[in-house]
Amino acid sequence: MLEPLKQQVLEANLALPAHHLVTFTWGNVSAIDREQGLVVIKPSGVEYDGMRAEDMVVVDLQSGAVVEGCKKPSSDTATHLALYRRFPGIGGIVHTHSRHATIWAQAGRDLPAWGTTHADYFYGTIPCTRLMTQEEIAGEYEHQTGEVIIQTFIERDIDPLQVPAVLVNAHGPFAWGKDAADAVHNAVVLEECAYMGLFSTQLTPQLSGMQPQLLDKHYLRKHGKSAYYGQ
Ligand SMILES: O=C(CO)[C@@H](O)[C@H](O)COP(=O)(O)O
Repeated sequence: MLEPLKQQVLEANLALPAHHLVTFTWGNVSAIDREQGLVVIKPSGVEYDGMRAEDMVVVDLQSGAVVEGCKKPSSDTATHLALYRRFPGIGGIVHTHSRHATIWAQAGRDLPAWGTTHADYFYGTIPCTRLMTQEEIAGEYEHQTGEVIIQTFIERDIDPLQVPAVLVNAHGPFAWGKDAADAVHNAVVLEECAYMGLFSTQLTPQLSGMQPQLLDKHYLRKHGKSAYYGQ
């Protein structure tokens, strides 16, 4: 069941160390089969080196129950599931602690669009969530992490298909896309933008956002009016 999707998720997880987005096992990628309502995700705490497609874990989208696989699913599985349920247009999700995006997340800072590298992938500011409440942390923490992300996009009226990434305050980045590989691609670009933004703001501390016309030109020529993948 889902062997091709397991292979895609394996390859996307192996791309994390290849792109220097993770230390140890600090990252996880998943993908969804929406027809079957099943999510394939990386096993928890397993070294990427030597990871196999058969190690991937299959969980039910609604219940989170493991339906296939002998290993424990990623500790962030509930966050992935919350996002899949609320953002129906996404097909793959990645979470890492990539160094520079995590610096912005720990600082509680949004990552504005300062240049065309950003604009080619994200139609505006990448938001940082609010800090989680004590109750959210003490409760179903991973699920609540997903809910805080969703709340951020709703309250700030940001289209998650046009800004496929978020910085979770005091934690790290999540990114998504039409599939697992696309999600990792967006995570790599996010890390690059975070790295470059750190130095751009050192050179010009009062750096203002890029010209709206330039943002529009770069984003819309690549994605069109809507980022509804394939539509
Ligand atoms: O966010 C975290 C830890 O803060 C996670 O990314 C873990 O570091 C990876 O956990 P597994 O996917 O291996 O369970």
